[in-house]
Amino acid sequence: MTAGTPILTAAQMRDAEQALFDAGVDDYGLMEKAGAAAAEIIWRAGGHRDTLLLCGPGNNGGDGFVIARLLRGRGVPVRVAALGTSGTVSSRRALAAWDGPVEDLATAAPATQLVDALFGTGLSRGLDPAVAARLCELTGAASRSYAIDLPSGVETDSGALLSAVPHFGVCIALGALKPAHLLYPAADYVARLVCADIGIPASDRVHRLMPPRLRAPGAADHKYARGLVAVVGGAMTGASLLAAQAAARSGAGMVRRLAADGLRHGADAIVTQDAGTVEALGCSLDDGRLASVLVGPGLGRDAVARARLDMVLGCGHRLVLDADALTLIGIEEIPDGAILTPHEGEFVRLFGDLPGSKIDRARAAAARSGAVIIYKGADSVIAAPDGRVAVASGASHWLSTAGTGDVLAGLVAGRLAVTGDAFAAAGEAVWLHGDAARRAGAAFIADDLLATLPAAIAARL
Ligand SMILES: NC(=O)C1=CN([C@@H]2O[C@H](COP(=O)(O)OP(=O)(O)OC[C@H]3O[C@@H](n4cnc5c(N)ncnc54)[C@H](OP(=O)(O)O)[C@@H]3O)[C@@H](O)[C@H]2O)[C@@H](O)CC1
Ligand SMILES: [K+]
Repeated sequence: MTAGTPILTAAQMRDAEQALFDAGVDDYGLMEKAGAAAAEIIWRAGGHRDTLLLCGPGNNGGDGFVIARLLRGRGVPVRVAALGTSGTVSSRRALAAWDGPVEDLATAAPATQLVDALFGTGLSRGLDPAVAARLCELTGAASRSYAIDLPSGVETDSGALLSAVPHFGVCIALGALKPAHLLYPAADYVARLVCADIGIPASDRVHRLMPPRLRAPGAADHKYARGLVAVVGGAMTGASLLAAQAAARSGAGMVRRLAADGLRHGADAIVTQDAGTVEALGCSLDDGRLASVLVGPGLGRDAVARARLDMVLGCGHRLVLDADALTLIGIEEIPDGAILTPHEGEFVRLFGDLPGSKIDRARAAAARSGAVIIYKGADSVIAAPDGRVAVASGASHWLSTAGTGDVLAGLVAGRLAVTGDAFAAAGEAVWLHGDAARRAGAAFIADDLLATLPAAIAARL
């Protein structure tokens, strides 16, 4: 999987910053660099629009004073309103370099552009209600709004809202993304996210999910070489059918639905095998050409479903476990290298109420189970047992409809059959699912995603 923009927690940002200072980088120089990067973005988008900067007591406020000075230097009508007294060496220096007046936040008049530099990664609690109300009022009154590093009031590492937060047009992340830029609810409060490079060295163990690069079949490819997928059917036919059809459109060469009902449905390209008994299922799975097996969609939760799941768990193929399989299984039973696709409820049932952010929880679950975890939601977190994490955010909220999870599970199994790499396959599937939804527009049903998937794949070749 191509590594995207790194995501760092507040503590990791501080460590990265300290490493730079230890290497001789000047403390205030870094603030000037951050402020210059942000001022450039605001200037390019807004030109000479009158601008109000809100500056807090820490280094986020210091960035704000730098931005104010640089915008004014370009002839922008700038006013500054401060909260509290600048408390860090760098922010005091930035304030001293600002040669204009400083208004009181409580009484400052609105402007066409609003820049929030009240708090960033140092926020330790919710804003005072009167301050939060002022921030919302002034941001609501502006036609363009920018949050510097983070919207003031969101918790950096979890994406929780600690106080009332207005909706911002743009958030300018400094140095790296933070979890709150991608995790909900905070992610809902920023329309556009820009990351300014200020030379922060960062590991790419945790990063934003990037658009995948997919390979088109070559002249020597045949259906087995491209990947044979088995989708295990169960009590409810529709779910495994949707999954099988998604797998068939994932780029894999062939899909078999191992049906519990013996019925042939759906696309003719999908081979339906009668696997109604556990023995018959075992025979179908006894095929060395299988490159992945999906179990869970429509499986059911009774003793028959459990027996079918047991047969799959012992089959030795690469597995994708979804839906009912996640309800039936215990952590100790999860085979190493499998892919699990839990939504919130399934995740908590399986792994318990783990501490930390969604990223922390997904990573802990992957390490504990030895599986790749796709922790689904409006923000999907993909975690591998070795600590790599990719975060996908901003998918269509119309995906919250029946059957879209089955489509994702089929896509995951299909991409796993194609690549053989669980972490890469999970990322590719989440990306393609999100893009298929975007192409499907509004009020779609899960079946509609099947039609938009080929275009989503074509866009990544
Ligand atoms: N790291 C980097 O690489 C770089 C970082 N840079 C910038 O620095 C920012 C981080 O700066 P920072 O650490 O000074 O924290 P910041 O968010 O300004 O606030 C801390 C101050 O607010 C206070 N406080 C907290 N919550 C409060 C509340 N609810 N209500 C009232 N007060 C509250 C808190 O005091 P406390 O009471 O918690 O002791 C403290 O005084 C970062 O987001 C980025 O913009 C760039 O310049 C360069 C590269
Ligand atoms: K801010």
